[in-house]
Amino acid sequence: MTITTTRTGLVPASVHATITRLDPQHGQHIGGRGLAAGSGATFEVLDKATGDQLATFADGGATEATAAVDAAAAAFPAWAATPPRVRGEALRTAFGLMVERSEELAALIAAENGKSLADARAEVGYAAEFFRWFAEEAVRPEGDFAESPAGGTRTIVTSRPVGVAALVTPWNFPAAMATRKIGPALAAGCTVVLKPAAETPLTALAVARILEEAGVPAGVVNVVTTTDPGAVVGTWLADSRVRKVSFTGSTGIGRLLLGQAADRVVNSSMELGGNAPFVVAADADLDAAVAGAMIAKFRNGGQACTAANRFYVHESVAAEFTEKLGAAIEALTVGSAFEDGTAIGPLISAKAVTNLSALVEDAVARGARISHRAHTSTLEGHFYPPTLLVDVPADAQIIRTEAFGPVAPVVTWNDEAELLRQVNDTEFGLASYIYSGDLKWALQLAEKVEAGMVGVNRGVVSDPAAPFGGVKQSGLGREGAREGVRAFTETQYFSVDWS
Ligand SMILES: O=CCCC(=O)O
Repeated sequence: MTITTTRTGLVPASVHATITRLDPQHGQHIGGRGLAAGSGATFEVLDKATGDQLATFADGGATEATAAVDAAAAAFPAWAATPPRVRGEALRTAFGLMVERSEELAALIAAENGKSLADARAEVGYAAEFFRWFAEEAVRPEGDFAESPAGGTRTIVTSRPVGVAALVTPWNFPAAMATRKIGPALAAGCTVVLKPAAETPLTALAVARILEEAGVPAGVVNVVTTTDPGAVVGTWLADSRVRKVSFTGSTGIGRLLLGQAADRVVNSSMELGGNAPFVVAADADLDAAVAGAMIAKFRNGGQACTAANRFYVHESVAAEFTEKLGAAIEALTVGSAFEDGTAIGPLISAKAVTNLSALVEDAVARGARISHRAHTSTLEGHFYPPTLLVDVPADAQIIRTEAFGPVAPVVTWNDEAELLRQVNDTEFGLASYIYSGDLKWALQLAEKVEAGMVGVNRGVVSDPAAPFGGVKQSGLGREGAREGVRAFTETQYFSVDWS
């Protein structure tokens, strides 16, 4: 697999104009201002398709992390006291601005992440919807008032913002993972410090700017860009003013952060890795299943925690399903985000290509076969061809590991109890997918699947109005829906003498 980067000039000038406006030389967005790192250190953000330099960023450390908490803590009392309607309207305005600037934002995401423009546009729409959803949730605070069973007292239950929240977001959805956390935090009345991934800090800065334009006061949203996440997040977790951590990323890093959070018993939400099974029953509508598989597997080039990672296809329909899925895979155009017709961009890094290649080689060594592949032979960069693997044994690494790339391994099944055993034979439990013509059968299976989210005859589970999250080692807590706001509040009750 070639990983050299030689093509230049694919990123349009308008993207560079946007980047210049964002002032990445300063990078940090603290207390409503762009700031250079005190140490003067910087880092480069590259176009993932060409390797060209996109921007130079201030490389933050403990000093910038503390400055961000200073700003967030100072802004907290006023923001928490701001009427919910006003907080909601700021988020609603930010939603409008994101929609208005969706082309500009999509181009920024495509340049720094590498995903196709179609995926980037879809992400902007998805990301903006979190602001709209939480604008509407901001005005629905939860509470209760009740007589105590013994009489003579009243219990008043209220919820209040947890305080300064530390948000840590990944490179794969640089806009949506930021808005999925910022939206509910601001709706609840929290102020935030955000560390975007070093690979994709530009989008986070663009979102922070939009919130500022939408009327969110300085200090409510603070962004620290860094190549040293340990220094920044470690500082936050050790700071008594930080009361919440919300992380999206790998299970390994999640475990580390939970360990650090344990020292001060910090309220933690973790959205971690997945290993989603995609089950096709004998009676499934195969065209619909193939369409769903293409979304579940190839959205974002397979670099999604919800991505279908292993396909369990009933042996009676396996040949037809793989033929149709293979044809759809071969029809995918792979290339730079900014080239016409691109459906799949490069992977995030050379290491990602090496890891995925090793998983495919392991499967082939154990007897799997590459039955179909999209064309990438003329491309240079971190590209991996969308691939269909058949005859994959259940013990292949690619079945047991989150592959995070455009490879679809197919295992066949004929016994439901054994299917369920294999589906649940993983430490992960984030998304899963079931295609069947019998809804009752699908739902009964779904109830036994150890996953936080099950797509039934759907290849996508992501929805701002639904509680996103996993079981087992895929995480703790839920994002989106009403649960999204609850994650940033704590319950308080008043026991009142009523005699
Ligand atoms: O990769 C993690 C998030 C994916 C999604 O929200 O659909």
